[in-house]
Amino acid sequence: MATRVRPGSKRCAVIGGSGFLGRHLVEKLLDRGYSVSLFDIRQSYELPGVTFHQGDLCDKQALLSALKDVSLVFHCASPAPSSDDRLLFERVNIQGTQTVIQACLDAGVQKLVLTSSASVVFEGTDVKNGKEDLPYAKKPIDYYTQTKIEQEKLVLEACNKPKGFLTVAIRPHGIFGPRDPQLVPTLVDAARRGKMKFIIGDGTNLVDFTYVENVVHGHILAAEHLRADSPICGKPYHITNDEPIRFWDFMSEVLVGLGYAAPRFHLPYTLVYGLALLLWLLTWILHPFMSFKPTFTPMRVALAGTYHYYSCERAKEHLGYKPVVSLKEGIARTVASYPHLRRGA
Ligand SMILES: NC(=O)c1ccc[n+]([C@@H]2O[C@H](COP(=O)([O-])OP(=O)(O)OC[C@H]3O[C@@H](n4cnc5c(N)ncnc54)[C@H](O)[C@@H]3O)[C@@H](O)[C@H]2O)c1
Ligand SMILES: CC(C)=CCC[C@@H](C)[C@H]1CC[C@H]2C3=C(CC[C@]12C)[C@@]1(C)CC[C@H](O)[C@@H](C(=O)O)[C@@H]1CC3
Repeated sequence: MATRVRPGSKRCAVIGGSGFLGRHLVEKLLDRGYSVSLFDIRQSYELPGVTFHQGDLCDKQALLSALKDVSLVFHCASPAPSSDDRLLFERVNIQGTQTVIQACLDAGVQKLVLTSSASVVFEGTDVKNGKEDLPYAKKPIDYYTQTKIEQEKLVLEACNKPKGFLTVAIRPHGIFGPRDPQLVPTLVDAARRGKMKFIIGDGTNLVDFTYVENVVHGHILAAEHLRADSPICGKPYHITNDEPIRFWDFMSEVLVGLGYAAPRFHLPYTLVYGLALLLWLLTWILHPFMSFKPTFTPMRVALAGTYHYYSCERAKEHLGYKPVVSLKEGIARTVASYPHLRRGA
């Protein structure tokens, strides 16, 4: 039988707290007076006020020791989106999330905040100012997105006011910032290999890129507004910088900031998408004989050549959300944080 933790207790758990977003979240929670139980399959740092628990979130017993005396849980663990391992995504994002929910119920946790993704509604075609009432993608662009959809449904459906278990999902989009292992490093790697000379499409497509501190701010606001009488229970919330930018302008600002040339030559979107699809098919056919990871996957081409920006009006209205760091400032801080990725470094 679960012992309920005192509501308002400032002890929380961050599942996936060793990752990019997780660590920024942990640091802000500590600043705000929380003590943190960090659960992850790997340890990437140590901090006073953080108790580290190493384990796989599919293991309920391991989770239970991390959730002891915890009233609030943030779940921001996931396999890397660039992986194409369907079984891993299903095991961690679907079965693992069911285990997280069951462990929360067993441990008497009262609030669960999931890091979902705005991509749960993205099918590879334009989304302009998308609101939370858009239907989930019927044809998700990859296994990552497919399992993020199932994960979000599980968490939101688990919201149960009579049982005193409240849930909410945050849907960020294109998170960037210091220590991001994905966006800036992939971009620089492509530039160093001479692959960032081209703009896919006419280059006017607007996209959301969200500075990591704004995403953290959205998570903490959601946790602190999650009460039985609040409209946010069981709902998803887009969290963005609220400053959509042309995809290629964002890429150019980061590249030029790090000393690389901005992409200049235009290529037709359908041609590049077709080539990426062909390459993907070839790597799939040849994968038993050779391993090769193309930079331009169909998913990346779709993200680079379409509109995908989202409204965060609902978060403003229900959570009092407002970005705390502008896009310009976020890009400047990010560029300054990667001296080792500068041209010639
Ligand atoms: N980075 C983005 O642009 C972005 C955008 C929208 C949503 N998200 C979501 O934000 C969350 C955090 O993403 P991130 O960019 O910080 O990724 P990340 O890879 O840096 O962090 C994920 C963490 O989860 C941990 N993890 C993975 N499998 C685990 C398991 N079985 N058990 C325990 N821990 C496990 C990893 O070790 C890692 O520390 C993810 O849920 C992701 O889907 C990310
Ligand atoms: C054209 C090219 C090679 C650009 C390099 C940058 C990309 C690696 C980068 C641009 C947009 C990014 C993005 C994601 C991964 C990295 C990019 C493709 C996500 C798919 C990561 C997972 C998140 O949940 C998605 C989200 O909804 O925010 C990201 C969408 C943007």
